[in-house]
Amino acid sequence: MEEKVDVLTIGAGAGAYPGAFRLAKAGKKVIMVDEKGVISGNCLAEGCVPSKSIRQAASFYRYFKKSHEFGIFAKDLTCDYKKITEYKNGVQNLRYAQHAQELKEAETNLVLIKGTAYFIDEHRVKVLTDKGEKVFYADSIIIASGAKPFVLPIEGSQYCITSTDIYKLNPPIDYLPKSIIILGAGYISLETATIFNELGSKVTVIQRSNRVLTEMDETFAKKLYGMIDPNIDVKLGTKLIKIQKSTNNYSVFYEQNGQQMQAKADLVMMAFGRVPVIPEGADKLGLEITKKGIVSRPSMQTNIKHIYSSGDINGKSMLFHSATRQSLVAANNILANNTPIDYMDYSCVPNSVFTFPEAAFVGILPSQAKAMGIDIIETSFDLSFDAKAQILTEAKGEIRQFYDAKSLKLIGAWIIGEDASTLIGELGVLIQQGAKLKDVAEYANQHPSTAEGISKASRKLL
Ligand SMILES: Cc1cc2nc3c(=O)[nH]c(=O)nc-3n(C[C@H](O)[C@H](O)[C@H](O)COP(=O)(O)OP(=O)(O)OC[C@H]3O[C@@H](n4cnc5c(N)ncnc54)[C@H](O)[C@@H]3O)c2cc1C
Ligand SMILES: NC(=O)c1ccc[n+]([C@@H]2O[C@H](COP(=O)([O-])OP(=O)(O)OC[C@H]3O[C@@H](n4cnc5c(N)ncnc54)[C@H](O)[C@@H]3O)[C@@H](O)[C@H]2O)c1
Repeated sequence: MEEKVDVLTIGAGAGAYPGAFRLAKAGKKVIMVDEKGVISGNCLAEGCVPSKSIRQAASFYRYFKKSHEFGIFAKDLTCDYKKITEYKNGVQNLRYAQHAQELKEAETNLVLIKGTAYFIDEHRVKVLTDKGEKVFYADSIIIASGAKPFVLPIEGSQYCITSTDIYKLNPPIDYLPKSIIILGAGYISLETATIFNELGSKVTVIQRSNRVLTEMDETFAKKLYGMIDPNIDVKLGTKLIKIQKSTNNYSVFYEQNGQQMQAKADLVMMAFGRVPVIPEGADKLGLEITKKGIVSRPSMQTNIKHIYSSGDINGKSMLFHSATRQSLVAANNILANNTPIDYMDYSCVPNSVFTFPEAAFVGILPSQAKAMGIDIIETSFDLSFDAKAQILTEAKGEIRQFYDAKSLKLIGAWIIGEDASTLIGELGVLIQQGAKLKDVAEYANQHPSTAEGISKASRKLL
């Protein structure tokens, strides 16, 4: 027997659950199906929260190592990585408990089912659980099945770990490797590289391109790269050949400048990006599907108007907060009977790279402005002149802003250095609200805080 619901979500991560809560609050009968049986998806299971918990431990360690600069003398400072993973597990468990409570308190018309969803047709989804299977007929469907690590089919790839092995709950990697080789130089690679480097591992990064963070503005990426600890051995412009296991360690064979090279380490991690998880049966519906995922329009609708594709599954902006907003756009349009009234604006979604130092950007950066034929005026403030950054002994980096030369509207910004991931929010809101140079310059940012640099940078142009 099939059950009729208003909305069914495939997945219960950020691409689904915020929207599902809104729909339920508005009176819709909603079913979320997730194999994990919990809400918040990959972010809490093996992504943002656990990785940033371990980063926080590394950040404290980094401060304690230089505590003498503040007149604090710490003795016998050691890092117990197993304890760090226990603290990380604790944060994950706390958040799982809070999410379970949230779900319990939600309207009775919101139900989470632990199971796997398969498409039967445009409206029917079969859900396989450990108790059997059930078919749902849904008026609208949100596909938010996320992404998983891409494993390059190369000799020895089975010896590589992925970020999941480090960040999942009770991870198999609960010890600090003496040495680690990380393949790729994107977000996950550089964040993990700087964390392990701070904690004391010898880190090598092997990258195909001649630069890191290939998807990002080149000048931004180069500046950040220039500020990363040179103890991290980054090998650029390489061709990966194979990975081999020996008795005590692993070897990575690669080519660089026409020469065959070999690097050895206790662990090898592959961080070559993430690929979409397409629910079975979706390919039979006539949905537009590319290598990046299930294509969605700014309304989050696919080419079938009652089926939405939200979050990592559409490959547009693989970030938690972006997925959250996308799920809310989908919910708003479902509430309007699948007639678009709300649209996703990717242009002011902030991106942060939680390396040491951290870096963040939002909006249109110079490389993009050039491609779009937009003339820009730029200004910056150097954090070596910032009171708070000096207090923190982290006075390196910059806040840089880009204005449209004609309208003087703020169109983009980046921050490299302390508090970048927090400060970028203010700049994102300013861009979203259409702020002009004068608006940015006239705001009295809190002193002493790194936010002061935002108005100071803009005042340089007046
Ligand atoms: C190591 C790491 C660190 C990250 N750090 C950050 C960060 O600091 N900040 C940030 O913004 N983003 C970060 N991200 C990215 C962020 O985690 C994702 O963008 C976000 O979680 C995507 O949410 P989603 O709902 O689209 O997908 P997911 O969270 O992947 O959710 C999809 C869910 O669908 C379920 N599912 C899949 N197929 C089916 C099916 N057929 N039936 C039932 N259930 C199914 C899965 O079990 C999963 O729970 C990080 C990612 C990683 C890997
Ligand atoms: N701070 C954050 O918000 C955060 C942190 C971690 C992950 N994420 C999200 O997760 C996604 C996945 O992260 P990621 O670091 O795995 O991917 P990524 O796309 O950031 O980086 C992939 C890296 O692998 C390299 N690469 C890809 N294919 C290759 C191949 N065949 N051979 C050699 N090199 C290859 C690329 O040049 C790049 O350096 C990110 O795109 C991001 O959206 C976000």
